[in-house]
Amino acid sequence: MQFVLTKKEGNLAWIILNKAEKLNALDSKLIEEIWESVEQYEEDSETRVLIFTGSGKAFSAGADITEFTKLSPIDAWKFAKKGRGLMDKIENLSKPTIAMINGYALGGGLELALSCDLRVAAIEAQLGLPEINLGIYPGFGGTQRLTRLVGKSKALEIMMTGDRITASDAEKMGLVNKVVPLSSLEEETRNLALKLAEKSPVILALLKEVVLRGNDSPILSGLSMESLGWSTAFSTQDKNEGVSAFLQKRKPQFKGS
Ligand SMILES: CC(C)(COP(=O)(O)OP(=O)(O)OC[C@H]1O[C@@H](n2cnc3c(N)ncnc32)[C@H](O)[C@@H]1OP(=O)(O)O)[C@@H](O)C(=O)NCCC(=O)NCCSC(=O)CCO
Repeated sequence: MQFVLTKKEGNLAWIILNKAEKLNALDSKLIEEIWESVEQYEEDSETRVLIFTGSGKAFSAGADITEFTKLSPIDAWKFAKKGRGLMDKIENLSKPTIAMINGYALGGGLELALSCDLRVAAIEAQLGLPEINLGIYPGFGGTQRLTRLVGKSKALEIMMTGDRITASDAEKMGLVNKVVPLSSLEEETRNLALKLAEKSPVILALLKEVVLRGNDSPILSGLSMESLGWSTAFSTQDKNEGVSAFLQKRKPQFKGS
């Protein structure tokens, strides 16, 4: 890996975009390396939570604009599919994902954060989808994911103006889950990840599936998926463990079976 650092901390995996001098701009190589890292941790049975972040002053300033000068429309379509494909892959991981937004999260950088389940941002971070200022619009899933997250009106405001928003404003509109000082960002993110790592991985995977697919469906279909998934939970050892632990007044130890 040239532009991605990875590290494991027990059952947490960190994927760190490491092209700080270019504000972790997502070029084809970086996208491929993130893809590889994600696959590695998806397969790793020890890993329970994935955390994405950036080195330096940016989470990521988006797709690498220098690559745009030589893209034909067909190349652009392929590039968008590659970037969007990565975001789809991250969103659909069975393991929980957290974006730790340490600085700028713009364009494809914000789209990467949007594909994660949860977002924790530093107060100093700035978020936005400034593609409109380049004469394009977001192409790595932002038009759809941001709209579903914050509603059509706010999403259109962000995409039409291209203005950057503060982490506090992002929190107010539900775009980030938590805002903390940069100095405690890593600790707060780790604590959140550790909390998720204690839950049953099999039930978290089921929950994600029901929420994601339900979000794409009419409510009656979503509610039906909820009931089916809920009853499936009763076939797991983790449900037995959770209920027994409650009744025995002890902490559950979930194994993921
Ligand atoms: C993020 C900004 C506002 C930071 O500004 P500043 O602090 O002044 O830092 P810079 O000098 O601009 O940046 C340092 C260095 O990084 C290069 N860089 C920054 N962003 C990109 C990028 N997206 N692609 C390629 N290179 C980038 C910048 O050119 C500098 O390199 P030097 O060699 O030192 O000149 C500011 O950088 C900014 O506005 N960036 C662009 C944000 C953006 O428009 N993102 C959307 C991209 S399109 C997209 O994501 C499509 C997918 O939907």
